[in-house]
Amino acid sequence: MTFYKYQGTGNDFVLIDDRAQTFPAHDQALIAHLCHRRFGIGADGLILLQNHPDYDFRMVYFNADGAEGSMCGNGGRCIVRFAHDLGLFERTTRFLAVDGEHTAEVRNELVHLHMSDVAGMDVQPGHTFLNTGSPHVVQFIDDVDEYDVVAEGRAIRYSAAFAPGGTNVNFTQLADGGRSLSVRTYERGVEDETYSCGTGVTAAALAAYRHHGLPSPVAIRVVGGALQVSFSPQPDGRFTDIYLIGPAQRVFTGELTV
Ligand SMILES: N[C@@H](CCC[C@H](N)C(=O)O)C(=O)O
Repeated sequence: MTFYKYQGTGNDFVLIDDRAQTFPAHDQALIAHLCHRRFGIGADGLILLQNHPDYDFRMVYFNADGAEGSMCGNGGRCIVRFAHDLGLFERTTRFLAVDGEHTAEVRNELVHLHMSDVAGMDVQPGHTFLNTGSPHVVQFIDDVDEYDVVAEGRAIRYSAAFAPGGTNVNFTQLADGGRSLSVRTYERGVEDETYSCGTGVTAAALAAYRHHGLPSPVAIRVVGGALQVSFSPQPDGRFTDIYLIGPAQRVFTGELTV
């Protein structure tokens, strides 16, 4: 079986063309093994591209621990690039993911992914929680480059407040005189810091609008590069027309020997 390795701002994924539905999607140990950075291909997650009668394709996403995850924004951008590379569409596409329908457009090296609407956010002392397709805590801090993202992120991810499901955690700093953001993310299911998290930067951008008035579009620096999030805030606290914009590239391809 052929696999394809893709990355979007350093959030990396094993992509499999599973239109024949022959991949053993129930085999959590196999998926974790393929994502392992010493014993496998190495990735933050694995994504199956499957057929769907009403859409160009269906996205099935697994975290590096082998369990099916909630929505992955960077994975969404990568599967759009993969479907484009496979010749499934020319410029715009419509696909189904775990959180519902998405549309996307490929414009040269950038993929513009339409994210699900966001219902609002839960503002607590010290952090804000919101669901952008995946659950995210956003915490604003002063020096994100020096922060212990793994230790602090893990403490929040496993805290009683978010049990039993847990949460992803985004440490966010206002940059560029308050005009852009710098974000580092601890990811649930990878259980480590990743180089980028698409649903995470989306959460950070919306929280930055709410707390600091950053207007759309918001430019965001992550460990693996640069992303942009645009959105329309609604008077009732919802957000619509949310787009995650950034590069997504094929890195290499190979054959599975398992
Ligand atoms: N890397 C992803 C987020 C994936 C979902 C997450 N790890 C979870 O299941 O909680 C992104 O780019 O959004």
